[in-house]
Amino acid sequence: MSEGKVGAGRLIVVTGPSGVGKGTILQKLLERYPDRILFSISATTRSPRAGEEHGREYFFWSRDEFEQKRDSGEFLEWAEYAGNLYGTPRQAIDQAIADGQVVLLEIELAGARQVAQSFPSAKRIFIAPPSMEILESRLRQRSTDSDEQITKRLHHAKLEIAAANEFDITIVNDDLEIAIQQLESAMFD
Ligand SMILES: Nc1nc2c(ncn2[C@@H]2O[C@H](COP(=O)(O)OP(=O)(O)O)[C@@H](O)[C@H]2O)c(=O)[nH]1
Ligand SMILES: Nc1ncnc2c1ncn2[C@@H]1O[C@H](COP(=O)(O)OP(=O)(O)O)[C@@H](O)[C@H]1O
Repeated sequence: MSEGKVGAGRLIVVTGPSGVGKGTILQKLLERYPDRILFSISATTRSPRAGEEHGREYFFWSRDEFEQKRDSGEFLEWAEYAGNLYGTPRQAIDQAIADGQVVLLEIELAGARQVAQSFPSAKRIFIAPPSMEILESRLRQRSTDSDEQITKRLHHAKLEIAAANEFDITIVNDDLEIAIQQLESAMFD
């Protein structure tokens, strides 16, 4: 993707610890603005959770398939997180920005740093939890991850929260409605 194509639309990067509520907030914004926002569907090597579908939440690819596509340059960014690979397919993004859409990437810290380098005009937003205790209780209540996975995610969370000052804006997801409104203003300002 080249910086020169920016103009009509914009690229927004949303980062924050696992369990902070990124998916919940973004889902609500997508329902409100189905025609203005393109949510980039990432690829991952992790297994689908109950209710997740290939091509909707993620493209669930094998490690071989992922590495092959990564090596042929098909990702805008990619990273390893808690034992699995995650990446943003380039396809669809350039065109959507040229068409004037807001393109949303929901990605972890290493990927957000890559986008800051390759696409400096992207707006980068960090979603923070009210506290580590609340983050852990959200992760446990969600009931999608094993204790081992939760431990890895809380470890990443500390590193990510320590890097929050690298982002343009931090939004604390305490009251859900307020967080949605704050992200909405940040996206369209
Ligand atoms: N770098 C990168 N990170 C991603 C991508 N897609 C998702 N992630 C991040 O990977 C982490 C784990 O995602 P996931 O397994 O779905 O867990 P969840 O965030 O707890 O629901 C989260 O921080 C996501 O934001 C991607 O395409 N690239
Ligand atoms: N503001 C909030 N207050 C209380 N619970 C929340 C809030 N936002 C999200 N949650 C809950 O926290 C859990 C994790 O949210 P999720 O959107 O899956 O996080 P992420 O996508 O960042 O991993 C979910 O069970 C969700 O319903």
